[in-house]
Amino acid sequence: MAASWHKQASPFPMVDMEAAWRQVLDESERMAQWLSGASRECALNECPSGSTLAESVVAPFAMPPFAASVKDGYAVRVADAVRGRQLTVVGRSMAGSAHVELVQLGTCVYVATGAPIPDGAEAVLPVEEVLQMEAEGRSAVRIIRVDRDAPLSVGHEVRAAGADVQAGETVLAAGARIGPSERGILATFGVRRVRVRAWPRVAVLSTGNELVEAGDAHSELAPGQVYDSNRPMLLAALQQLLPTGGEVLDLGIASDAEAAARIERALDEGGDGVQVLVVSGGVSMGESDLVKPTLQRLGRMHFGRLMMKPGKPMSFITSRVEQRPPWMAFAMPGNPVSAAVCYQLLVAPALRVAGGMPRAHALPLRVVASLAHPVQCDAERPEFQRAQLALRRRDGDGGAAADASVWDASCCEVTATVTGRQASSRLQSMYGANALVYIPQGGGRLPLGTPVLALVLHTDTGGGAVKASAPGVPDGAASCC
Ligand SMILES: Nc1nc2c(c(=O)[nH]1)N[C@H]1C(S)=C(S)[C@@H](COP(=O)(O)OP(=O)(O)OC[C@H]3O[C@@H](n4cnc5c(N)ncnc54)[C@H](O)[C@@H]3O)O[C@H]1N2
Ligand code: MOO
Repeated sequence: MAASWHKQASPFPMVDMEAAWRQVLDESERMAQWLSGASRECALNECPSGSTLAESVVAPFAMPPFAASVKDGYAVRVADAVRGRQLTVVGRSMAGSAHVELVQLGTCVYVATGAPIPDGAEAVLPVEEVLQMEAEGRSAVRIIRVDRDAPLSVGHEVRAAGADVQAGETVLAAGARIGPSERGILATFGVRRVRVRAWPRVAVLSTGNELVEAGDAHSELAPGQVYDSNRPMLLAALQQLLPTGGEVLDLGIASDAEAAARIERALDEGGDGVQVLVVSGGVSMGESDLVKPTLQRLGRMHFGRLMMKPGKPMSFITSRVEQRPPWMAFAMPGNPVSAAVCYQLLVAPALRVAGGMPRAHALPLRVVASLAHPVQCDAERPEFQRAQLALRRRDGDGGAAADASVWDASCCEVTATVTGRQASSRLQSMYGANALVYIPQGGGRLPLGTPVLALVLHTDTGGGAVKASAPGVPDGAASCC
């Protein structure tokens, strides 16, 4: 047979970010649905930080539960609020008071901030608007004289019962992530137990013959070797993302030859495998890049390349529809920045949704910023450049000068400063970055001041833990500590 020349081309079309988000988040919602059967109830004080509510929480009573004073003052009838009128103080309503005297014309009751408004009273005169006898101690005041000209309206300085929240109102929606404010809201209503969602089991694997465990006292780099930086980075990010008590499995480093077996084993532990696999390296066009074909054989390939930089070979594969339990795999490029950017844009949002959060809250917030310097566009792909957003004062000639003391919105703007050289191998470009700025594809150069979309990097504050190796994966595969 005559030999023929052929050109190697990727069989995977490049999908854009919107399409990728759609596919990833659709699949994540499917996983969330599957996991919803595993939600569990926990006592509020033991409920893991960062977990998501499986059900909405409804206020069992109004807040405040009683009409309360907004100020320290005197509860009065509005007709008595006439300059010079003297009122007899018939009682005191302090925080925690249960019963207080009735307020009638010519009388008043001292009320502390937050204390119940006595029956008969219509409004509160703050202490600054009354006169009291010089000689009387604060708690012995018997008579006050009104020191105010403006008429008092009914409800003045009174927080009506239910003014903040009505009984039966939804105070936290299903999918809310329990952080400090949410915990406070639950405590406000005396909620004792909540139902929280199960998050998927996640595992991280690095692949590549050149990789050496970082931080190991015995690991010296031989020529051609590099330390594995993706796994420590991804494990740390996942620890922050997962609720307290959640575990991320560390599957260690697999050589190119071991990768296929390791992946297969992680996903299929007799139904006890991981539900989300985050694997990096070995996804481009090289002879030993076998991660994609392996995952494609095991499941359904949704996309095999992305129209973006960095992260072009990023691939998303899930279990086939009929497979149970379901899994999702993110096969990320080995270049460390590509892995970091793909994690932020796809893996973290997917996990948030799989963990029960609504998709609108799972994606990075987009804001408009103006470039603090010119930026060269990539001719072939839109690029997510790492950048630092800052509030700057616009100076006279249209440039920007750092100024932390700006409070006038009309004279300042948010600027984006790219974090140095944007090579996908240079992880320093993530250092100090608080956003990814979207630089559209094109041959040209965007001038200083060009408005760009900036995707603000989430600061997750969960408290997951790393567990070395997955069940059934040889111990030697995991990093040890
Ligand atoms: N002929 C083509 N070659 C490449 C293409 C292409 O379209 N055609 N795409 C390039 C792009 S874009 C990317 S991104 C990379 C991705 O390559 P792989 O995912 O196969 O990654 P590796 O080859 O395994 O590694 C790339 C690079 O990153 C280093 N690396 C890998 N893993 C780690 C790790 N865990 N920690 C630190 N560093 C890691 C590795 O040593 C390489 O230097 O492909 C291009 N090639
Ligand atoms: O897309 Mo690759 O991630 O350019 O480096």
